[in-house]
Amino acid sequence: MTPVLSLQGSATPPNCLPEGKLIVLTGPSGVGKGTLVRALLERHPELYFSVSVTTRAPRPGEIHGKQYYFVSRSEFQQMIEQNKLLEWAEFAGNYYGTPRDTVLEQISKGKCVLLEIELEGARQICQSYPEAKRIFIMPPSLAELEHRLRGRGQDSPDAIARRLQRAKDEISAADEFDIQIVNDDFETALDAITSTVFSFCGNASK
Ligand SMILES: Nc1nc2c(ncn2[C@@H]2O[C@H](COP(=O)(O)OP(=O)(O)O)[C@@H](O)[C@H]2O)c(=O)[nH]1
Ligand SMILES: Nc1ncnc2c1ncn2[C@@H]1O[C@H](COP(=O)(O)OP(=O)(O)O)[C@@H](O)[C@H]1O
Repeated sequence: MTPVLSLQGSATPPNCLPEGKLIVLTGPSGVGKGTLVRALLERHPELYFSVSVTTRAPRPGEIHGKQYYFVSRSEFQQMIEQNKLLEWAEFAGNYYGTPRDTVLEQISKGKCVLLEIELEGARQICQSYPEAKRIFIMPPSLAELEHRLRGRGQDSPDAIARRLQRAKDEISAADEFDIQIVNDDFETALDAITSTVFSFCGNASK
């Protein structure tokens, strides 16, 4: 298939976030980011979770506008050309990006905004918004990561293999992040994320 996207997400010059706060949560696929974020939002609905755009096909039960905005590759390319994405990257054969306007609007309203994105996108955010807080979620081991990916039962063997291959590079970049949290015991990891978010956001999370 001919790739429709030839450019990686472009880094914009550093901007400032005058009102709210931006938090980036990254970690290998299957580590438990989605589960942790859902639990965090249940406890703290005042946080704003940015719903990403993707060219990946919806998994059973995923709803357009809830887990992701599901778009075609040409729609995604158009969004890049129209500068509608704050960052974007390719991951395991699909494209993922953060809608620019909604995120900036929420920040300007003073909200604490949470992005759950992969490594390349997190790096772009770091360049554009150096004051964002970046959290890396670590698995207890690669074997446990594989166990969780298989146990989730959502991806084909090929998609799982791509995710595990990528996981090694992502884990080796963990020290680029402000804080690393191991998701071994779920409640312990959730408490660590919650206190990191709230000590960083302060009033922006109220
Ligand atoms: N750069 C970037 N990555 C994203 C975005 N949304 C999701 N991702 C990441 O894309 C990767 C794949 O996501 P997904 O297909 O939902 O698989 P899963 O993480 O295994 O459930 C994960 O690492 C997500 O954190 C985004 O807007 N931008
Ligand atoms: N602390 C944990 N211990 C054991 N299993 C976990 C833990 N956290 C999440 N999981 C499970 O791991 C699988 C992958 O979690 P998910 O949130 O989909 O990961 P990600 O969003 O990082 O790809 C899910 O089946 C989830 O229930």
